[in-house]
Amino acid sequence: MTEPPLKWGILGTGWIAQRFTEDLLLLPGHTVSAVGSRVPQTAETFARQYGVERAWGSYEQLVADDEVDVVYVATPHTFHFAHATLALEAGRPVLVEKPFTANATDARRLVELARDRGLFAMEAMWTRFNPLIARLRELVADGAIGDVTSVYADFGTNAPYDPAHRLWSPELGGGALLDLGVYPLYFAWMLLGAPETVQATAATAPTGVDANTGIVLGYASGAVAVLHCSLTSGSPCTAVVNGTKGRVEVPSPFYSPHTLVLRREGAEPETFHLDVAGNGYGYQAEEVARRLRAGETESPVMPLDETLAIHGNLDTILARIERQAALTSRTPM
Ligand SMILES: NC(=O)C1=CN([C@@H]2O[C@H](COP(=O)(O)OP(=O)(O)OC[C@H]3O[C@@H](n4cnc5c(N)ncnc54)[C@H](OP(=O)(O)O)[C@@H]3O)[C@@H](O)[C@H]2O)C=CC1
Ligand SMILES: O=C1CO[C@H](CO)[C@@H](O)[C@@H]1O
Repeated sequence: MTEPPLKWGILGTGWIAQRFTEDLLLLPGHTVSAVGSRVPQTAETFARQYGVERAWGSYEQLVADDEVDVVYVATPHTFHFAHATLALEAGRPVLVEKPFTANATDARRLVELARDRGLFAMEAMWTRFNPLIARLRELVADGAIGDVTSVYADFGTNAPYDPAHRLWSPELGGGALLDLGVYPLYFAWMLLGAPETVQATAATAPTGVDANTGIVLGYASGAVAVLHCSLTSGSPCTAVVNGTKGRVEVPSPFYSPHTLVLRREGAEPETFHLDVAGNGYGYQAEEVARRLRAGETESPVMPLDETLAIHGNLDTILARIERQAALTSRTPM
């Protein structure tokens, strides 16, 4: 018997809400049932553009809509906690944009709420659901490159400086780490787990947020991760997983890959390709549908305990950066 479509409610109407909605519209078994905005006119414009049935002029009305099976939270980082809480308290499962929350304390409170209510929650770390990333995990687990000794990963864009924009505004959770650095960091955690040691340094923007940030993580196995993120340079956005018997290269954009190159020692390179569907966000939506249909409250691919642990790691990195920023007046502007 065919399942009824999963009915999404989109909370917020900005850049990523539009890209994610475009991908949902391509997916069989999914429908965008409603959209909510702070401004009624904005919700109506969005609904007209994407053929969404119901447009709500407040987030409260969106989460109260019984035609919504799952709410996608697409507001700036510092609102994820409040808006996901709103949805969970109305009895709706949530897919919450990255970072899950702006700090580890809020992440823990949100996970506790979802678990108390028995509702599905997941951080929208979409990279994890790209089929080539699944292939990479299998290759590494099968020993294709031996033991992992290091991970390099980088995500940098040259973002125009605008102190009011969410990328640069401390009130909206701005900074390279929370916007872009989460991709290299989650990638390293996926392959190496929790680090034993954490080093980080950053140049800060005039608003005080981190603008160009380097992180070095050390592991009990002896492996290291060397990670970079930047709002001030369009860096390569590639990743490499090095092992004792070879390496896997993930060309740009490593956070939504279309190619993997496996270089085993003594063998010809093997290349794996993927025609990424749409904007690449549909794979995580399919995971949400799978878990909800199975009656599960979280995804084993992006588990809530890992989200919590990484948010603790993010807090540590931010503390290191803040301490270092207090000692220097360097800025990249
Ligand atoms: N997975 C990915 O590839 C990406 C993820 N993201 C994540 O998505 C989130 C949103 O980013 P993005 O779409 O670029 O942001 P935008 O600024 O484009 O959109 C954010 C939306 O949030 C709503 N909002 C609610 N309160 C505020 C506020 N005080 N200030 C501004 N907007 C507010 C607005 O919708 P309304 O006016 O309708 O209420 C607004 O359109 C971030 O957490 C980011 O990390 C962003 C880009 C890509
Ligand atoms: O998650 C993201 C992916 O890429 C964008 C830039 O290219 C970011 O700004 C964003 O938040």
